[in-house]
Amino acid sequence: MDVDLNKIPKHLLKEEDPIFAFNKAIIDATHHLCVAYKPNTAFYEAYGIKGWKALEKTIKYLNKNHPEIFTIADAKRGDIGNTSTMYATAFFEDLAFDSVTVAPYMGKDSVEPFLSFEDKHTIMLALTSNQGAFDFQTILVDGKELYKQVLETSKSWKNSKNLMYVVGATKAEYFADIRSIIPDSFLLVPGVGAQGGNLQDVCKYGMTDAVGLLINSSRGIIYASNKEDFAQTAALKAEELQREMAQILSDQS
Ligand SMILES: O=C(O)c1cc(=O)[nH]c(=O)n1[C@@H]1O[C@H](COP(=O)(O)O)[C@@H](O)[C@H]1O
Repeated sequence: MDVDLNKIPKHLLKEEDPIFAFNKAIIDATHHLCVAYKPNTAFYEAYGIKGWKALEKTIKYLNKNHPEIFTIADAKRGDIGNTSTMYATAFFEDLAFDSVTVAPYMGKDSVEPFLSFEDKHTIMLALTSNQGAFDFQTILVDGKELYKQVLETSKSWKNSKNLMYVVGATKAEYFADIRSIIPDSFLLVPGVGAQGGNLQDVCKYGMTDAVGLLINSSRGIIYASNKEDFAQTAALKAEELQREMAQILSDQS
């Protein structure tokens, strides 16, 4: 749910809260097709207090009407311990998200504060979908790629059972190696749709017996149309992706 006021249908701009109006319409049209929603906080923070209020309304709407749907605050946080505790409190307690994305760069004491929240999940960047992933994440440190060191080391952190990892759909050829380190962890997989990631390959190499993959598509679904019928068109796109996933599941069973 990456809401950009330059991309949403023009008629919504007349609403008192165009961001929430957009999100509500998308949720109402797609909730039966989605297992999770992921607002990226950048798209709310960019609009200041109004954006933050729209984010709050969106998560409250989801938690009230669809409590079974998993929610992800895509905020990519992480800082010294006491600051991380405040970030975790903001997203897990104040906004009541089920999970938040974090960056691993500052290490164990920057991530463990997130992990200490019960029944909440912390989704750590492992191998990201962008080109810049090759700048640091794949370089060799003591003979092993940095992203592999991140995966291995994080398994020893306190409450690591609450960890999930981000692996980009554009990096499908890495999934087999990743699964050899974290065979059972849930992976958030962005990059299908607008970034051109390959769903078939992601599933082939990344799926576990319990599936273990949360596939994300943002622009490919929410901006499929910017006309009056935008929500119905988003639902058609979500259904298309859902059908593709159902087909893969039935082919593999
Ligand atoms: O953490 C993320 O969700 C994320 C990690 C990553 O490696 N790549 C990536 O695209 N994302 C996010 O996933 C979403 C992808 O959006 P689309 O490319 O529009 O489907 C955006 O919110 C990105 O910020």
